[in-house]
Amino acid sequence: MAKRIEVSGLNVYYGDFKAVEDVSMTIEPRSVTAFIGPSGCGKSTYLRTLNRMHEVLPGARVEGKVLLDDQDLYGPGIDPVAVRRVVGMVFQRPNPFPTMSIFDNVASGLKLNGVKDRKKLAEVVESSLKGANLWNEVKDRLDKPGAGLSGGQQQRLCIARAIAVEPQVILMDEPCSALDPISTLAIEDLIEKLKDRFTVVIVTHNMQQAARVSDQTAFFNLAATGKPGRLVEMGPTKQIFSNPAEKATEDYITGRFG
Ligand SMILES: Nc1ncnc2c1ncn2[C@@H]1O[C@H](COP(=O)(O)OP(=O)(O)OP(=O)(O)O)[C@@H](O)[C@H]1O
Repeated sequence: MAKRIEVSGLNVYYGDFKAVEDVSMTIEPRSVTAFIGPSGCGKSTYLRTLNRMHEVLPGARVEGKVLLDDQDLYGPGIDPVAVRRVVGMVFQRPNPFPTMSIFDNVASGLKLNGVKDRKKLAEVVESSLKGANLWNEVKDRLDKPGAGLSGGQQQRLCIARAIAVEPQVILMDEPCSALDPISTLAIEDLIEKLKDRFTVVIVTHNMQQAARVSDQTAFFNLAATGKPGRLVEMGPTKQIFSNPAEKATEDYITGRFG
């Protein structure tokens, strides 16, 4: 069940430092939204606030609102762990649990949720690995360690782990930056498939990737060095890449800075 994310007036701080200022945007369900912009403009910081992952960093805090459909993710009594269950995340470097088998890596979230039935676990592991386009490559070695896979396979394993718990949103922070071009294309094909079921948000430095995989693109920038990052503009990817409203966006996507 993909969900819509509605962000209004979001500021993000690390201690006294305001890293991101006044972001408002709507992220549509069953679509891919790309965040682009120069290094340090706050894309990852902002992404992490969409599932409260920034809270693991001491001193990081937000002001503003993030709604998942009608639910305020920062409302009173909302458990951040429960938020991360419905808004999953895939990181830049593949991070499978190194000593766990491929099977257990995918089953870990379900086991944490109390699922013990071996048949049910096996079904979910198979469907998640199929959903992550990895099943055929690993079905004969599910009991082998996840760390024994190639980088691209490990990243697909992490995606399988993320989708096994049936989240509503998947956040991806530069998921291909540590991968070779072939693995990158495999992940891009997968992202295209994931949007049938999930709301997908991806941070990428790769303009071609944003153009290939996303429906909507949001361009972030710094107003000046030392100032917070802000959302410059957001719109359909085709329009942002062919006819952006702002000169800074055009300069960035044509490689004139960043
Ligand atoms: N844990 C942290 N503590 C303090 N400041 C941080 C922390 N993480 C990031 N920052 C600062 O917040 C700002 C935004 O960083 P962030 O990593 O979100 O940018 P980004 O656009 O994702 O950059 P990149 O494209 O290089 O990954 C930067 O000034 C950065 O130095």
